[in-house]
Amino acid sequence: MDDILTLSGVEKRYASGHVALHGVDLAIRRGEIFALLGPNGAGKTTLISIVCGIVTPSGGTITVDGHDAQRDYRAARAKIGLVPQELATDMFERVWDTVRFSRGLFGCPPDDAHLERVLRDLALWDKRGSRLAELSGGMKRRVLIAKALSHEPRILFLDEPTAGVDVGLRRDMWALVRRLRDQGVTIILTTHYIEEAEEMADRIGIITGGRIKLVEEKAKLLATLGRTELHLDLAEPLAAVPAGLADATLSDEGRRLSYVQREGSMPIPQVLRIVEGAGVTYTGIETRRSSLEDIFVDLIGEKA
Ligand SMILES: Nc1ncnc2c1ncn2[C@@H]1O[C@H](COP(=O)(O)OP(=O)(O)OP(=O)(O)O)[C@@H](O)[C@H]1O
Repeated sequence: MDDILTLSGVEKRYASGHVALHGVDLAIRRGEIFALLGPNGAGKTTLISIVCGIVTPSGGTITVDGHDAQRDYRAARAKIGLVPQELATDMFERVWDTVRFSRGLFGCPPDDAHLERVLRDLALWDKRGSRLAELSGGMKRRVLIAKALSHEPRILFLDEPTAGVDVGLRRDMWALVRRLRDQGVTIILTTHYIEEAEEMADRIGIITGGRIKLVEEKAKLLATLGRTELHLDLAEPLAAVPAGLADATLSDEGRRLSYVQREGSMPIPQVLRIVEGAGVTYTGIETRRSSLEDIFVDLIGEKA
């Protein structure tokens, strides 16, 4: 698959002397949903701001769909739509005017048919004449997306798209993001909600302390770094783990037998066969598969 965005050795040292990015290399594939996860202060916003030309990098190169983001800034920027966390426009403006204005900012010729499609797709067409101040929080967020899509970008950055929105609206946003991906837009989102990355992303990047720690297919990440815990409530307490199960542990005065299965270790059905073969009976069985959140905490040592 070809890459639509590449960062190579991207550094950022702020005037304060703080180094927010240490030589970041990252390649985003055309058409994917990529989630960038990291704790507070990891450098996510700095990275997005550099790609969007809002912050100047101290070093490195960025290529956006074949255009060098510094030498060929306008062409590179035109490929990108940025959905910020908050609406910074005039609250007395009307939806249609603000979206039309955004398109003009990129030097695109007017195309009211495109803007109508965008507003209809975001269920904002009926609100096109409303002032921003009159809209609900969820509608205001959709206006931000409409503005970002007004100039037909190929890459859409969503910075914390569902921070502070309720569960129903979050699901609507996820459905919308998937529709955009189906239309061929590459999506890069930053999020604190691991659940959001787990639900939506094709690939996951983890950034911490200004360094990319890991980039992996979500499914592979869950398969290779994930684990399954098995807990058995035993009918009779055991003094020692059954032979052949050295990795298992006993707790609750020998009444609970636990085993953690990781990639390459003995599969759970085999563990159960050994337990049963040793004549051990159990009255309860519980398994738990680790989530992306568990993996993140294991890697970073803290929550996103
Ligand atoms: N203008 C600035 N001047 C100096 N330091 C800055 C500036 N902007 C950000 N930083 C610092 O750079 C680091 C990365 O910040 P950044 O906002 O990119 O992190 P983030 O991953 O987006 O965090 P959050 O999840 O909290 O939004 C932080 O330590 C921050 O304090």
